[in-house]
Amino acid sequence: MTFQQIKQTLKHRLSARRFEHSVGVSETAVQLAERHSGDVEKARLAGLLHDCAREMPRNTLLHTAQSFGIVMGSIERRELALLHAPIGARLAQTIYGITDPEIIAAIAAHTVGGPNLGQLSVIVYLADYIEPTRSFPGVDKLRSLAQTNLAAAMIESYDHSIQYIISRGGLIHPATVEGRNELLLQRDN
Ligand SMILES: Nc1ncnc2c1ncn2[C@@H]1O[C@H](COP(=O)(O)OP(=O)(O)O)[C@@H](O)[C@H]1O
Repeated sequence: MTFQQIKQTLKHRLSARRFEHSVGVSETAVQLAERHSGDVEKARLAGLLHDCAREMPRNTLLHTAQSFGIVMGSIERRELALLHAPIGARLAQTIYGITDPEIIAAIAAHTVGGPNLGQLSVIVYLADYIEPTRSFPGVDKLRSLAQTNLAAAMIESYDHSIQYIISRGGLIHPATVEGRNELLLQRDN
């Protein structure tokens, strides 16, 4: 599928709000890729597709994850919405014809992050956080940090996610903690 065909398909499959968010993530990912000498076309596609499974009902997420053989830990079983990221990565391949491993990895990692992320995964994770429709205290600081220092912006995003989940009494996915620890260790060495 071409980029335009994927965009038209998502426009029909997603709510207007989610589609607008996806276009915003795609455009923000392009801007970050330009700024940090990344792959602009991969950023455009991964950003557009990152939430392609976000509106699946919980039951469908569970059954689809099982049918794809996606390994579910206790956190995913409790928080089924997390499955939209690995499922989205599989749908990108099976429905949208994506074969590029970096794009697939970026979609899979966009919600919880993790250690050893490639630059495209970092760009999509941050673009999801700072695209123009996002509004939360600190988003403007994060937007400017993402222009100058991707690793520092990731730490700030992980901190924000972890604090938000704790404020709601939720379970924190270990990949988020591992990703944050890795970046702190690298920063302080
Ligand atoms: N690192 C994490 N660990 C555990 N749960 C998380 C994490 N990140 C997000 N979640 C939860 O997973 C669900 C989906 O998150 P997300 O896709 O980021 O939401 P949104 O629709 O706002 O983009 C939410 O209920 C959120 O609280």
